[in-house]
Amino acid sequence: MTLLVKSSYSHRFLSSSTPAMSVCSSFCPQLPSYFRQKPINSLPTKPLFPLSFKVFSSQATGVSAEADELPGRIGFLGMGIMGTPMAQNLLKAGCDVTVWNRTKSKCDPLISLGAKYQPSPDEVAASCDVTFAMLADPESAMDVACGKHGAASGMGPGKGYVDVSTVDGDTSKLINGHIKATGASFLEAPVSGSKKPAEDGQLIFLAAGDKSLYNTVAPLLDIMGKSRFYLGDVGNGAAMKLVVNMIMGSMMATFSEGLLLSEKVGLDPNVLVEVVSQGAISAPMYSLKGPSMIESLYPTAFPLKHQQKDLRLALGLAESVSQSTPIAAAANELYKVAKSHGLSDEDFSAVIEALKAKK
Ligand SMILES: NC(=O)C1=CN([C@@H]2O[C@H](COP(=O)(O)OP(=O)(O)OC[C@H]3O[C@@H](n4cnc5c(N)ncnc54)[C@H](OP(=O)(O)O)[C@@H]3O)[C@@H](O)[C@H]2O)C=CC1
Ligand SMILES: O=CCCC(=O)O
Repeated sequence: MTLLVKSSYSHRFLSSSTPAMSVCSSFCPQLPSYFRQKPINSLPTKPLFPLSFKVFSSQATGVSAEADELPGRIGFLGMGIMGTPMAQNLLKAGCDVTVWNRTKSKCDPLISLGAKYQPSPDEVAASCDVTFAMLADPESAMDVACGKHGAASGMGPGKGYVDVSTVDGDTSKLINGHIKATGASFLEAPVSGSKKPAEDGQLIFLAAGDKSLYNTVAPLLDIMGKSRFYLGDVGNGAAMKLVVNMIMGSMMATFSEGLLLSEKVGLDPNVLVEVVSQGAISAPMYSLKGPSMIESLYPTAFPLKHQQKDLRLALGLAESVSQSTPIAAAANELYKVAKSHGLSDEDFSAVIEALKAKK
């Protein structure tokens, strides 16, 4: 197994078997020279910054060493909750980043940090070697990739398109077809992890598609994430992401029921959160969201409308293979009720409000 560890502060890559540091430096030539091409045995014994190591093991096959032609110019489409910190981390690592967003003002913070701007997805794609897209849903992902002035119009041989949005496999395959028709390469790479992991460069990439593009962009994924999985054909990354989010949506729905039930029978829901955190069903999500849910506060990290979209898409996936998913179906109904109460843009933990409203 190849083991690659990365300091999340300095972007120094230490590898047991690869020249990954030099690969990173080729991507990001503006990196201070100290961070480039440092052989592992010449690192200072005392780090300049506190080191927090990321471990890349996974089914994730080969790391960056397999890349030979490295993209210098990186495009990023979609400056929402996730796209903004992801692009920001690329910029902070010294990469040459060009951004676009439907609502242009959301590009301004990135432009202040040194990002370039292009007024349309096709112009971003035309001016970049690799273009990432982080968009709301299947419709926007399709439109931005394949619509009028979509990225595909700016793609061509030697370029790559990496869609990190959460969409269904059919949408991803359609986008793949449009991009490949231009002679460019395509990778789907949806992410597990929310706003904070995106800010901290701790996302988990679920990649599938062109293996050579996966190898090429691996150093960029490693800047934005803590691990990556290569899952084979286009559609597998989307499917993995939907299964994970189907589980998460159901977990949050049943957690909401538990919080309300505990309170109704006279227990302190804060104690419930503590008990849960110490046992076999402990999950970071419960400890993270529980206290604010008890206060009826839902600061948005993962919008509820996206969680409901993911449940809908996961149910479609289950339907396509005749897999029974009654728990997810019930959870989906609850998120739909929450949406009807105007909670679409709240955090998905606001689903608890749908249960309160049902009383
Ligand atoms: N937030 C999270 O915790 C996570 C989200 N995801 C997934 O990542 C994706 C993005 O999520 P997130 O950043 O939270 O979402 P946001 O709602 O914050 O951002 C959505 C982005 O999509 C753009 N967009 C929406 N509709 C269109 C359209 N018709 N044409 C062009 N652009 C459009 C928005 O542009 P504009 O600013 O103009 O509205 C914005 O840039 C989603 O697929 C989500 O499921 C995955 C992991 C975690
Ligand atoms: O798609 C959103 C996932 C959020 C998370 O993994 O915490």
